[in-house]
Amino acid sequence: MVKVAPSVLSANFAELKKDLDSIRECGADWIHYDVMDGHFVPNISFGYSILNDIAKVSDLYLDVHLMIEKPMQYVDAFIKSHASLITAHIEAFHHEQEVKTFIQYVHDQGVHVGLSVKPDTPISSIQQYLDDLDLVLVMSVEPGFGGQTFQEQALSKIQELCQLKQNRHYLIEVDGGINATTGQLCREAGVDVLVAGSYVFNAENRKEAIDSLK
Ligand SMILES: O=C(CO)[C@H](O)[C@H](O)COP(=O)(O)O
Ligand SMILES: [Co+2]
Repeated sequence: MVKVAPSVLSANFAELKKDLDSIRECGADWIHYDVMDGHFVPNISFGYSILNDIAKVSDLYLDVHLMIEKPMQYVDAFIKSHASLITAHIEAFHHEQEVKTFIQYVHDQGVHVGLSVKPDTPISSIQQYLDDLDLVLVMSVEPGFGGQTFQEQALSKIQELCQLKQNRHYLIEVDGGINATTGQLCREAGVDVLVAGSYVFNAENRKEAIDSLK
């Protein structure tokens, strides 16, 4: 069965604990934590200190999605703040060695590591790293905002990642515009983890929304 990772980008931060408890009771598997720096994407969200607070009150797996220009500069802070998985964008790195250092560093701290691709970035850009990844995050919207429309080219990337998987262990995650309809398309394509922000947090019945994704 797929895992569902509600994105707290769409939570009510004035009532964050209540929202975290609610999604856990409604069947969420992971918490997806979107970090935006106003440079890599044209939006600012939150940093590592709120992650640290979340880790104190939730035992769910903390899936950190870094949409920032300098992942290596902040990776330690997110590790210390109890990230379970740290995913950075391949577009944020300038050299192959930077990517390798990032992957090795995160693994050496005992934390899972992922790479993400924007809608227009091909899977070939990360192919050489697949052996070492715990997760590949396929963006199905331009990163930066919740509530956008799913872009269908994500489906062929999910299928491509399934074909490339062979003996590799990475999970395939998709993020952006996920609802019951697009979630089903992604499941049929072979996805392992569905991120859903607005669909889950804005639902009248969050349990029904999460169930409809599984
Ligand atoms: O990374 C993201 C945006 O950059 C979010 O995880 C994503 O947009 C989730 O929101 P929604 O499900 O509302 O599209
Ligand atoms: Co995200």
